[in-house]
Amino acid sequence: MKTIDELLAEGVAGKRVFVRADLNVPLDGTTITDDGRIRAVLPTISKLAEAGARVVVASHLGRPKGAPDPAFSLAPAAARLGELLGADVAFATDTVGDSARAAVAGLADGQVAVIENLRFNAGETSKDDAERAAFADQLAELADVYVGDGFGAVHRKHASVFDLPARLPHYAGYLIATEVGVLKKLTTDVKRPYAVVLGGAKVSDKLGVIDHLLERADRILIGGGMAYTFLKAKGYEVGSSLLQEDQIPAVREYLSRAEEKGVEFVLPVDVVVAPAFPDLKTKAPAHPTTVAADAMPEGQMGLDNGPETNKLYASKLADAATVFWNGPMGVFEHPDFADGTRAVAQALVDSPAFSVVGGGDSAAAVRILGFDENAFGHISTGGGASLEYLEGKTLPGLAALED
Ligand SMILES: Nc1ncnc2c1ncn2[C@@H]1O[C@H](COP(=O)(O)OP(=O)(O)O)[C@@H](O)[C@H]1O
Ligand SMILES: O=C(OP(=O)(O)O)[C@H](O)COP(=O)(O)O
Repeated sequence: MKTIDELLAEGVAGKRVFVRADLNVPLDGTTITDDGRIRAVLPTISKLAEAGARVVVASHLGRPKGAPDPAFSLAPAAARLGELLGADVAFATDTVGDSARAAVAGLADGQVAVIENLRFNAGETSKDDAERAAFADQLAELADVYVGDGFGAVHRKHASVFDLPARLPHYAGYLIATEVGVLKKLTTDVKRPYAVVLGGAKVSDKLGVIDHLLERADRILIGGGMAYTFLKAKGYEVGSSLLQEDQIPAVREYLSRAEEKGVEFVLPVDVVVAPAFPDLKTKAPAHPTTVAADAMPEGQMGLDNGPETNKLYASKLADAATVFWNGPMGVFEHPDFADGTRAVAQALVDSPAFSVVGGGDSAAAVRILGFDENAFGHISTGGGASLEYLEGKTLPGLAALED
């Protein structure tokens, strides 16, 4: 894999450099609630700009349906990037249309432009190779060189991640190099006990990693939206909680394999429920109650780990030597459901374990809840990406950067 330092040594002045970043930041309307992913790619962008490149930054944000949707515009991220760089950043209101072409044509050496959300074009995420290739061909016209630095999206076989680098000289940015360097340690000389904490909302994406973790981890702690498929698999009522019904047989199999292998599986013993998903905009009181995990009332939604679970999880992390955590333990964006996530973050701060926190929302949660980033071993910008890296899978966005 060639790195950005090799590109800089070859010289980039006057070249149009396409930087595939992951600027998928959490938003409250148009306000960015955590800009960690933008700060994480700054070294790459600023080095290129200082060296006189014409930098074209591209990313996805959220999961729009292959067409423009103002709720998922990258405009706030482009504005924040400009503030952090202390420079004007041009913003194109499309991805490969007139606005993007004009923005790139208008760049002087050392200037930066951001193009609109790549997922506004159906070709970006298409499963059809030809459709992705057609979009990648159009993106390739915007640049002379490709730098991959969107670590959070390297597990996606998407046009800008996988197809575009095949069309341009390609290099890995600083963020990808750092992320891979740290995660590699967890695939080789992991110190035991090794505990993995899994939560969040992307349940169908992430349940499969447990198959691999059963071979690798000593303890697996489940929380957040992931917990309810496990509780349901144990025969409990889960009300209207997030549920991956089709995965229940797989989950039952994980639980029995864990027992055979002596891997400790830890599930919530109590949960915080409410009648409905909370309003994250107004943060209006959500009327939470705490119930035993085997006594959830029908019609209520599980939105956080309960206090007994928080104590239990803290005890399971206290003597771990290595911890990997992806996925908040609850809907931490609302104050009524932030305690579970806070408790796991505090347990990692208190534990001597080498801790890696991965995922856009998990990393944001840690910062938003006021923890010092330096109290953790590593905060990764990718949740799904780091899980798939740890699984040993070939990640399309890394494979595409190989020579
Ligand atoms: N019990 C729950 N029900 C619904 N959503 C949840 C629950 N617990 C956590 N979440 C949500 O999970 C989201 C983050 O999930 P995910 O994207 O998988 O994590 P990450 O970005 O760290 O990889 C957060 O927005 C949080 O509100
Ligand atoms: O937020 C992301 O992943 P993560 O929630 O697993 O950290 C990445 O930006 C990838 O987004 P995607 O899961 O919509 O492809």
